[in-house]
This record gives sequence, C-alpha cells and structure tokens, in this order.
Amino acid sequence: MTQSPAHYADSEVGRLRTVMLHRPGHELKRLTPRNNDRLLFDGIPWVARAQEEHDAFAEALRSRDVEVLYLTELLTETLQDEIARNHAITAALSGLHLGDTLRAYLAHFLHDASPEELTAYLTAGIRNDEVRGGFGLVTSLLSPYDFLVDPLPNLLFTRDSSVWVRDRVAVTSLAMPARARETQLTELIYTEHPRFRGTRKIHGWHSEHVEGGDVLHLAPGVIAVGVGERTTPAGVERFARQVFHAGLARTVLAVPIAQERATMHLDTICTLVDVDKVVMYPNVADHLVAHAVTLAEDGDEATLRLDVAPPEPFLLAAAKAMGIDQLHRIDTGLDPVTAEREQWDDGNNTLALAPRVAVAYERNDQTNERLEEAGIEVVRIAGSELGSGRGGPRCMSCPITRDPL
Ligand SMILES: NC(=O)NCCC[C@H](N)C(=O)O
Repeated sequence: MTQSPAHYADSEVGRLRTVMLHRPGHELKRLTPRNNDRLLFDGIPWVARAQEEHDAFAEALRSRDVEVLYLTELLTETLQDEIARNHAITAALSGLHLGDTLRAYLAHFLHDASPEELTAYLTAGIRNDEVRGGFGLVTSLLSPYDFLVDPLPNLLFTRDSSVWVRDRVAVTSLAMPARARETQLTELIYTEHPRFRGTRKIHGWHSEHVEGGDVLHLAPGVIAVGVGERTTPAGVERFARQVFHAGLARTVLAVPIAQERATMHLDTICTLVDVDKVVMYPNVADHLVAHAVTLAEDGDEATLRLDVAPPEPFLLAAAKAMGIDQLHRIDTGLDPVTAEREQWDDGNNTLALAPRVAVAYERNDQTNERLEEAGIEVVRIAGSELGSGRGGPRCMSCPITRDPL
C-alpha cells in the first residue's frame, strides 16, 4: 500500500498541485427550458462543446503539472465498496416524493448496477419514464418527465461542495435544493475513497449553509467568507467555530454580499491572483465591508467565545488580518458597464495556479488585459458553454493540494 499523498490548502495562490474537477456529462442533457431555472442554469448548454471546453481547461492545468482528479472517477472507485454503495443508494432515495413501492424497486435496481452505472444514475438522475418496474400509484400520478432522482448539473462547480482548509476537508452544506445532494457524494468520496480515508473533516451537509464559492483563503490562517444568497449568518458562525476550534485559522472575515444571482458567492466578485492582489468588481468594491471574527476564549466548539469586530471596508480589514500594508485591487472591466458584463461572465472568477498566474475565461478581454498590465500571467480558456451555468475557472475547481506559501 503506497503512502497517501498529502492533501493541503491554506491559500488561494500557493502553487496548485492537485485539483478535483467534474467533466460535464449526461446530467447536462437533462436541462430543458422548463427546468433550467430550478436547476440553476441560465440556458441550455451545447453539451459536446461544453465537454471540449472543459477538456481544454483540464489540459491547461495538466500542462502546468497540476494533477487533475475527476469527481466521477473518484465516485466510481468509492462505489466499489459495498458499504459506500449502501450509503449512496439510501441517501439518493431518501426523498419523500418516491413512496415505498417505487423506493423499494429503485433500491433493488441501483444495487444491481455496476459502480460505473451507479455513478451515472447518481449524477444524471432517473426520470419517471426511464423506470422499468415499481409501477404503482406514484409512477402513475407523476408526469413521465418528472425526476425520481434529480440530475446534478451543478456538479461542474466542484468548488462549492467541498473546501480544503489546511489538511482537513470541509464538506459544505449547499443552500439551493437543486444542489443539496451534491455534498452526499463529496462526503462519501472523502469518507470512503482509499485515497482520502482517514482525512479529518469539518462542517458537513447536515450543518448550517456554507458554500465553497464563499470561502476564500486570503492568507494562511485568514479566511474570508461571503454571506449572502448561499452562505447564511449561522453558516459562517458555525464555520468560524470549527476552524478556530481545530486551530486552522486565526481570523475569519464575514463579508455580507448582495443576495442576488449575479453575486451568489464571494468568488463572483473577488478572487486572489497574488499574495497581495485581488481582481475585484469595482461596482461593489467600495461598499464591501467585513466583520473580523477572532477567538475570544477557547472552549468546546459550541461554547467557545467569538469576538466580532464592527464592519470595516473589506480591503482594509483583509490587509490588517493578513498582516500586509495593502491588498491591491485590480478592477473588472474598464467602465461600469463593461465591468457589469464581465463580472456576469465570471471575469472575477479566476483560478490561481501560483502567485501571479491565473486561469480566466478568454471572453473577458478587458479584465484580462488589466490583469496582464498588473503583471499577472493569464491562462485563457474558452467558456461559452461552460459559462451557461454561471461559474468560471474558480467555481469549476476544488484545489486539494497547494504548496504552502
Ligand atoms: N462558486 C461559484 O460561484 N459557483 C458557481 C455556481 C453556479 C451554479 N449554477 C449555482 O447557481 O449554484
């Protein structure tokens, strides 16, 4: 048995070594004009082109010596194990919409599936017209096109369903019903896959809502957490308690963001491209504030006391917590309208491969030019189809190992 590789991330910009992606698959073919809003896509992607774009993204990472792990491959390997299969099937069929007859049939059906097939059902879902048994009241009353197991098109955004904090992984708790099941899969992988077995976990899908897109490692020991449409106030409090209790951070900055789709996560308006530089949406930058949260008195996770500072301008609070003179801001776009367009198309959502090297969507040409003027190497990728889910390179990647800064 080979030694498990170290998994560790305490910054946004330390050299990226290992990342988890999800190559978009059959689950995207489930999107229709009737369900795309509920499934959190702004349009109906051309799946083959989305796959090409994603393959080019993965290749750009590999060509810079980043190990790319695919979520579905990890899941299939995990599902070789009988206990993991049982967990996965029970969780997938726990919805109250199924009824006993159909649930019992589907349980048998899924238990007979190979690990590869089971991965496909768990990710692409099962529609009523696809079942071949378990017929009864529920199958008769549901429409043929209703899902018995929902597809998970947003698995593409692996950033949101888990976050590594040093050598621990936080399995997150996703706020939107269309995404809730994703973390059943990430939790299973991190619990049962041989590569991750023994990894200590924090948070979890039963906890208060925290989404990975809201969690930014500003510096080792300093974590910003956006609080808005997805991460709740109680979510950031729980997260802060856990990271302080485990000694993983000294400051958590709670950053209120507008509760709207354009700014669903903190990483839609701000990402780090260097140890002291962020690319940021200027239309909100001047109003963004942060509450610095620190540990006042240690105790059990539930009883430790937190100090919550009054709000300060975000960049100021961040620089203070990071122990640097200034956190420099590079603006999205050239003017408010271009900035709004490029922010919407994930111009702020960059993935740093190392200090001053970042992956960005090619379409945001003005933001990319600004980044280059500021000395950042921009690795451009196509995202015309990938972007229809409203997420960029950062959203589509879960860093598992970065070199410590
Ligand atoms: N970190 C991110 O901003 N992730 C993008 C998530 C997009 C997805 N369609 C969602 O609405 O949750």
